[in-house]
Parts: sequence; structure tokens; C-alpha cells
Amino acid sequence: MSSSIKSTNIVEVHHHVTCEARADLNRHRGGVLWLTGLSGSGKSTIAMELERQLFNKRWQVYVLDGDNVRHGLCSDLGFSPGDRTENIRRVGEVAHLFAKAGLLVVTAFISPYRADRERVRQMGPAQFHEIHVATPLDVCEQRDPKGLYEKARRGEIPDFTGISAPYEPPEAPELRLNAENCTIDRTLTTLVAYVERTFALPSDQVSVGHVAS
Ligand SMILES: Nc1ncnc2c1ncn2[C@@H]1O[C@H](COP(=O)(O)OS(=O)(=O)O)[C@@H](OP(=O)(O)O)[C@H]1O
Ligand SMILES: Nc1ncnc2c1ncn2[C@@H]1O[C@H](COP(=O)(O)OP(=O)(O)O)[C@@H](O)[C@H]1O
Repeated sequence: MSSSIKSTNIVEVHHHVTCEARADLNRHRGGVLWLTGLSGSGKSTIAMELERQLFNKRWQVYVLDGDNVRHGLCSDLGFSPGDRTENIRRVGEVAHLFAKAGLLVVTAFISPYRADRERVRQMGPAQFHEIHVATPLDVCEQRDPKGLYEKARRGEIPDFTGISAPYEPPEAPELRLNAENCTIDRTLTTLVAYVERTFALPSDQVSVGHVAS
């Protein structure tokens, strides 16, 4: 974990293109939609389908997914509490950078610790919306799309979330998806409407030319 700051004598460089100018161009604000939930709860399925539907509506949108990020940026991290915290810190920083670049970032990480998710919320300045994919453990275990619960029950995966490692559900997420009782289609309808309500610019909002010369 990199808790101590080693970068000193750093002076911030300012962009000439403002966040407002990017939003004007895209017709939506940048932001972070943070999906959290157990393995098998539906995070990746929902995130990728949301990306596809928003892309088809010409949104600037990108998914950061746990399994993918752990192949590169976070390939040095495992699943101890400290490594998970560092994983979420790095992803949070990247998500906020993308959001400042004007994108709607959809993240799909278990992110089991409340404090880690709260730290990402506080990173700002982009809007952070916590979405709990609230599928219960028994349903996730029944689905077991990657066979990981079976392995974890056999003791072959240590520190497996929900089995031998904790998951702290959000207490007041911006949105809770009960994917257990809802089809993928209905979940997506709810989410797309939520995103449009929250991040789209009103169609009558006129560009005011925010790009500095
Ligand atoms: N011990 C343990 N616990 C939980 N998950 C495990 C573990 N080992 C490997 N995997 C696989 O890693 C994926 C979770 O990675 P994340 O980066 O989302 O995890 S975390 O947010 O840092 O907790 C997770 O992906 P999802 O099933 O999509 O959630 C698993 O495929
Ligand atoms: N309503 C639903 N929402 C999301 N996924 C669902 C739903 N019903 C069934 N599933 C299935 O559950 C599995 C969820 O796996 P995945 O998206 O990889 O979860 P996670 O990324 O949280 O580990 C997929 O096989 C998906 O088809």
C-alpha cells in the first residue's frame, strides 16, 4: 500500500480545455458510476451492457473491470485487505482522471470495504455514484459463473469474498439494484434512465464557449 506521499516539489499544471467545454461537446457530464457487489452478482454483465447501450446513444463511456485491471495496472496485487485497498485506490484515481476527461466511467469491482469506496468518493471532483448490485450470496453461489465459489468452498481460494473474506454492503448507495428479482433487461432500463437523468445535459442548454485561448 502506498500510504506515504513521496512526490514532493510538484506544481499542478492547468488545462485550457475545461470540464464544462468537454460536457458541452459530449452533451453529458463526466462522472463515475461505481458498481459494487459480490463475485457473480452481475457487475460485469450489467456494466458491459450499459456501456453498449450508452455508446449506441453516442455517449463517451468506458468500463473499468476488476478482472481486466488485475491483468495490467494491478497485476502486482492479490486479495489481502491491504492489496484490495490499493487496488481500489488506483482504480479510483484512474476513474476520476477519465471522468475529468469527460467520460462516464462505469467500474465493476467487488470493492468490499466501505472505507475504500468512501475514499474514492472523496477523491473528486467528478460526481461519484455508488451502485450496489445487491444479489444475495446464495444466488451468486448458485450462479457461480466462473466456478470460483466451488473452489473457495473446497478451500482452494483463500480470502474469497463472502466465504472467507468480508463484504461490507453500502449503507446509503445512490442506487441499489436487486438483480435477483429483476431481469438483465429491466435492470438496464432502470440504469440507463438513471444515467440520463443524472449526467445528460438539458437539450436547450447552450454552449457558452469555455475553451480558453
Ligand atoms: N479471493 C478472491 N476474492 C474475490 N474475488 C477473487 C478472488 N480471487 C480471484 N478473484 C477474482 O477476482 C475478481 C475480483 O477482483 P476485484 O478487483 O473486483 O476485487 S476487489 O475489489 O479488489 O476486492 C473476481 O471477479 P468477479 O467475479 O467479476 O467479481 C474474481 O474473478
Ligand atoms: N438479473 C441479472 N443481472 C445480472 N446478471 C445476471 C442476472 N441474472 C442472471 N445473471 C447472470 O449472472 C452472472 C453474473 O456474472 P458476472 O456479470 O460476471 O458477475 P460479477 O462481475 O459481479 O462477478 C452472469 O452469468 C449473468 O448472465
